[in-house]
Amino acid sequence: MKHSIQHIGDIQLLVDAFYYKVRKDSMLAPLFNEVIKDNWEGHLKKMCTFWGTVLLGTSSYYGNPFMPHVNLAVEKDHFERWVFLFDQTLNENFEGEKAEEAQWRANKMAEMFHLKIKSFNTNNRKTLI
Ligand code: HEM
Repeated sequence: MKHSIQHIGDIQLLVDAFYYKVRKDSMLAPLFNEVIKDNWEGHLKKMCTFWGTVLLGTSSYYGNPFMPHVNLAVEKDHFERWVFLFDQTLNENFEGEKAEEAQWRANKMAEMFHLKIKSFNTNNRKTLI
């Protein structure tokens, strides 16, 4: 049954369900596996702190969310697929304001990451906006 995003358990469900899809996706899985290798548990934990901080204000995430993406061979198609799976996960499990906020923020961040990666690559991989 669909419900709202209110507690850290909801964030765990969102993160687990989303990366379950990612790990089965032939376009995205290799990109993640190459970096994460056998540390999926660590990645999922970190992503719970990230989304907990963004959506519930848990202040448990510290770091720079963009930097690990700068050297990935990702193009528009990859980001579109990422956003598609994220939106699908939200729609299958959640409803309400926070779910809409999650969708909006994920879309914006994907757009921003994509632009930054493009800019980095067209500036001879030297500068970051
Ligand atoms: C095609 C799209 C994407 C790919 C392939 C991708 C892949 C990755 C990989 C490989 C890592 C590094 C994991 C590690 O170092 O253990 C990572 C970390 C992360 N990703 Fe993504 N990602 C994508 C899109 C996004 C988007 C759109 C967001 C934001 C909503 C996001 C948020 C994060 C965060 C917060 C981290 C952890 C950063 C840290 O280490 O502090 N990713 N991602």
